[in-house]
Amino acid sequence: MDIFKSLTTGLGSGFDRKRFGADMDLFSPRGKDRPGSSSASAMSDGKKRKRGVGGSTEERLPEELDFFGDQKGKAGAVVEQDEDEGGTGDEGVEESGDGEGEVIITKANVASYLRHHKIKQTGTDVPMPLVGSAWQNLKERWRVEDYLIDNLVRFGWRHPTAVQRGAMPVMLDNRDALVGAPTGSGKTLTYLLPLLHHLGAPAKKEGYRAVVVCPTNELATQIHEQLRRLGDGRKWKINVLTKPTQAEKNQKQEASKKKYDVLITTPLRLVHAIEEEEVDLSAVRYLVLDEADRLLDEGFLQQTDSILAACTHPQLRKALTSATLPSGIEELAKTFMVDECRILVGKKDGAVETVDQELMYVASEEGKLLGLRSLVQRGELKPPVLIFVQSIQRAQELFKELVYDGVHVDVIHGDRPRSQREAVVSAFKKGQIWVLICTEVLARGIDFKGVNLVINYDFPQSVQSYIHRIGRTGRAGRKGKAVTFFAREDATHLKAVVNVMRQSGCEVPEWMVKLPNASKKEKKRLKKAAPKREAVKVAAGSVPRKNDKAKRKAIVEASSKRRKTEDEQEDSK
Ligand SMILES: Nc1ncnc2c1ncn2[C@@H]1O[C@H](COP(=O)(O)OP(=O)(O)OP(=O)(O)O)[C@@H](O)[C@H]1O
Repeated sequence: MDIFKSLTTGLGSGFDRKRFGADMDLFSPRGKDRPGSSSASAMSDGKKRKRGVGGSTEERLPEELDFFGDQKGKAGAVVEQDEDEGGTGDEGVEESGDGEGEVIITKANVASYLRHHKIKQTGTDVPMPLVGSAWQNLKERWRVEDYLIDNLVRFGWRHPTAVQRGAMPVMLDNRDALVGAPTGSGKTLTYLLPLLHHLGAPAKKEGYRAVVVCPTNELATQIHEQLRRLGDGRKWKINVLTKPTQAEKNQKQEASKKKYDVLITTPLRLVHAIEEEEVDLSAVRYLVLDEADRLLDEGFLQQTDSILAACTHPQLRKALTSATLPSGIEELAKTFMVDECRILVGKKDGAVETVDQELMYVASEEGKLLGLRSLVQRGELKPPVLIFVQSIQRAQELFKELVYDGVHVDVIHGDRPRSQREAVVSAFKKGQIWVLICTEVLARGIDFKGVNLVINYDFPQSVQSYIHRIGRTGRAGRKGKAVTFFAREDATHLKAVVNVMRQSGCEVPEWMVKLPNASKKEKKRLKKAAPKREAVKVAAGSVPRKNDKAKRKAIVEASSKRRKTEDEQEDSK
């Protein structure tokens, strides 16, 4: 892993305090507020920050983060039966706490149960949450078929997570649902199970009955994979409609005539299909908007509107999910949802608490590669690593820098053909790629369970982007680490990340806490256009450059060739 070697040699670690001293002042409302030593390394030294979950001595997850019940306290210890429940006992449900006695959850005491799982419910007559350590409630209350419950267990989804406890009943009761829960907390299964339950059996007629819309092809493929597992044993007809390859374009006519149960797709592709009369959504009874805030944001709003208009069934039910649901988006959602229940798990628009977050001052573009080196020196650059940058061009530039050093690195962005993107995702999942450079295309929804580290090489353009990007690690109750580089040009927006860090229990230096929040106008500007940055570059002397132009070119060409071959092999399958 040459890059790691080269990054640890040369200029030495950390930052030149003298050199960056003036830059530090940019971030301090008053220079004197900075810590006495006023060094960038004071901020970047992970050991100096107390983290609830990041330390190596912390073996147990806090209960509220124990999404998958592995360290679960017995239910009896959590929910106490309200003895004085004033005649509401007949509406109760039972929680059998792993054979440790039964606990009745009633309308009177459900509040403490919800509190324990950090679930907040809003709406009229919100259904009672799932109770019990396993999935027995699904059968008892909704007669969910055995094969679905067996598949849950078979594929390792043994206990419901908090969001599944709170939100599955809403959808199983056929209500519109607005669901906010942290990244990696199991929102996908939350809507997929009720969806298959309601569909009952594979279709006999043409036309889709359920549609899942999400922002990227990668996410659509991933949702499909989870649905395929959950529905194993039945011949569900699921179509994933993403940007077509040439071969698929030729098959288009045939495909549109098939019987399908579920369509999983991206907004642009679906609108194109609607316009081309390739699909008919009039029979759709269940519409899911996964990453709903993204789909209702400016970039996709028009398409999402067209999709909603095309789903004309009078009994259409909708489910909207995301880890971030800004108030404006919620307001918008309420305009087309009917008598919806809102289920929120954890803190609204908060980062998942299993991620140890760190801000690292890098001053300038050059400092970013030094930043990588300092992570190596601290032993924190452990693959698999995801590195986020703000544009395709910068992804390509950084790729060229790292591939040159022989790292198992690859790059994924919107300009690469679908088959290549799929091959990269699959190689990363298999551990064949150690460092994956990506744009926003991988920021949302993608479930790489084992990612150790997320690096925001370029500062994210919104707080939502920050939350989703760092949520690619620390998933499903695991621990993870996220490091965000910030340079001079990011000063105005630093506070937004600081706020998220504080909310999720990370300590940040006092001077950062005193920073002003960016104005609405500034936030809007950043969201619309990423700041101009110098080209990605290596600090002078950090890696050998002399006479290496030819070598670099050869390596880049070899890598492109390898990718092309993989692509061809993939296509010929
Ligand atoms: N009940 C469960 N038990 C164990 N694992 C689960 C359970 N539910 C979901 N998972 C796993 O947790 C991981 C994260 O789930 P999922 O991708 O649905 O998260 P998410 O909440 O949608 O995250 P994001 O906001 O990033 O999209 C997946 O690998 C999934 O298989």
